[in-house]
Amino acid sequence: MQQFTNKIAPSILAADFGSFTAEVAKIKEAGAEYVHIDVMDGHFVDNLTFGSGVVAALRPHTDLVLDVHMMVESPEKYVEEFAKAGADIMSIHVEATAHIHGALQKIKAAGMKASVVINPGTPVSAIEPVLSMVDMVLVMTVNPGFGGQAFIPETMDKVRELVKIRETKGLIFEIEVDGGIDDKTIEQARDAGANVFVAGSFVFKGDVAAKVQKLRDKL
Ligand SMILES: O=C(CO)[C@H](O)[C@H](O)COP(=O)(O)O
Ligand SMILES: [Fe+2]
Repeated sequence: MQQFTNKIAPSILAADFGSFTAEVAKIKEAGAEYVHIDVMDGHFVDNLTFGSGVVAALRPHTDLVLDVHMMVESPEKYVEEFAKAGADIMSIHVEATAHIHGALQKIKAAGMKASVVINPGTPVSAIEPVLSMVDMVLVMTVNPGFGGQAFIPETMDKVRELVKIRETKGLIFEIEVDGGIDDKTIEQARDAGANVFVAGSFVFKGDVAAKVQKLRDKL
């Protein structure tokens, strides 16, 4: 069985929007591997956050992996600009494009790692045709749009299903979970087979280093 390294990905959606560089320095100091950046367009989800400008502003200040979660319609339109801004991973929702295969191809061609995302209501079968071309699958553990929501435990069945498919077909992709991850739910996600853990509210409410350590202790 393949081993995938566990990674913690604090989401700056829950950080101080006025001090992103300082917040990312805290994430680094805390020993996290990824910075999770939630891009929302007010159409795919009912919330607006930020665009590639934030990625470009952060890039010179950190060597952490910039893990961009696109909650936007037709994400293929923005691939080049995020690559240019310095994004390392681009995650796109299968629900947000009519051209998931082409969009993932575009992400890889632009030099980023390609990741496909499924909402809580979307089955694994919707992404099966593209599993052989992705570096990561992001299983949403809340409905996208807002931080601070409760983890949906039923999504763990999909993580287990993905692990099975990965083993059966000999594929190589990481499995990320996003939404409602804390020091309790992370254990469920770990047991199901996820290895990249996004956490916003849990990490940024209180001492960032102590919170990242609390998550790490459970892995
Ligand atoms: O993609 C997201 C929301 O759509 C966020 O990454 C996620 O909600 C993280 O926040 P929290 O840990 O507070 O749930
Ligand atoms: Fe996210």
